[in-house]
Amino acid sequence: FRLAVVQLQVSSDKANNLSKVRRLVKEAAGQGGKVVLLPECFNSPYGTSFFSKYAEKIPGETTQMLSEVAKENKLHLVGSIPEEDGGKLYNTCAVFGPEGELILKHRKIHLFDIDVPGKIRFQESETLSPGNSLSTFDTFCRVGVGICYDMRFAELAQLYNRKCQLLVYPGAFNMTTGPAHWELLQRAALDNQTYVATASPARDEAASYVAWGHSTVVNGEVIAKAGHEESIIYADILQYLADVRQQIPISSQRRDDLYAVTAVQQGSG
Ligand SMILES: O=C(O)CCC(=O)C(=O)O
Repeated sequence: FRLAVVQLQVSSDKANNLSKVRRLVKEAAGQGGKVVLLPECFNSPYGTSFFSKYAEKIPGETTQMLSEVAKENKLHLVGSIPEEDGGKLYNTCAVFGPEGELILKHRKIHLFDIDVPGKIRFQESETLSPGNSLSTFDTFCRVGVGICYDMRFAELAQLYNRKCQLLVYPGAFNMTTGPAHWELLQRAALDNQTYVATASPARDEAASYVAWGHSTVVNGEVIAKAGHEESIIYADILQYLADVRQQIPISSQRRDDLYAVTAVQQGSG
């Protein structure tokens, strides 16, 4: 099946963000996209000062639009928004199916709290609460869902890998950690013999948080990669994994007697 990744130029104008999503998802569907990935916080500028203003209930305005667009174009649609629920805010990735149905919500498990002196300090936990479950869904293959910083936690990818062929991470790395780690972390999934797709917002040099861009799809090799401007990239998800997993059978060669990565709770999916 064809995966499309929309690297949206996100602005502070929510209505404009949503109407662009409608247009670009339609374009992706016209190119054969069956699963379409949108960036992290695609309806809002990325930053702790914006989350409460742009946050919505699910269902709400943005997810209603996602549901309609998934149904109109008969595809799976994945992307994160700031969510408000019970007085708390979450960074939540909603997944809609081709009938417009909400398949799952993944709330970012690992909040992005870092402090690199002189470069970047960011504390998502000042405003957001973390999710507490792992999330997978079934389409043409089984898909594991994480959001941005979740990608740094290899244990999550390893757990997903046992049952998934594709991992998706809406993300927004920055001008410090983007060049250092964005592609490397995705390619590290080579260890897991899994496709990995990331969707970033396009770069906006005037934004308070400047996204790195470079949405990417890898299967160990980079098979599709955007620049930093608004664009859609496509990747055909093929038989490759079954072949590689048979040729280099690391999943059956693990030394379970020596080490283990275990989920404490399975969560959804
Ligand atoms: O891990 C990083 O370097 C960036 C993470 C990030 O931007 C996020 O989690 O939103």
